[in-house]
Amino acid sequence: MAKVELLSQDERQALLPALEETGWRADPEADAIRKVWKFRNFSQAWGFMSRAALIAEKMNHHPDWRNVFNVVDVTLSTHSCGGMSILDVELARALDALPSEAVIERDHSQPIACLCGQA
Ligand SMILES: C[C@H](O)[C@H](O)[C@H]1CNC2=NC(N)=NC(=O)C2=N1
Repeated sequence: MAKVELLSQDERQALLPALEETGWRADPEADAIRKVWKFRNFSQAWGFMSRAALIAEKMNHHPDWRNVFNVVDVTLSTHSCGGMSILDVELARALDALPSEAVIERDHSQPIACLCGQA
């Protein structure tokens, strides 16, 4: 497979605003995008992760993610090029297309632990 390349500045400007609309944000620590879904319970969160895992495996592109009870915190980047590539955009779009009743957390300034207290 051809080496995947980092997104150029032009590509970022063209592709990232639509993802921001759906709740993705740049990860300040890394050249990556991050989105946090909050579900009603663990079962819904795990259901989402199960469907996401099947998609990721099919795409051979896998999320860096963390689950705490009803919260799924996803970061996407491409290891082989050390940052954000078109594969991350494609996986982000695929995750956005999954049916989900989650609340999307749009303020990522604080690290996510558990949002249990904020029903
Ligand atoms: C060998 C295999 O194709 C690679 O390791 C794939 C698998 N999944 C991956 N997932 C992500 N997020 N980034 C990668 O660079 C990547 N590479």
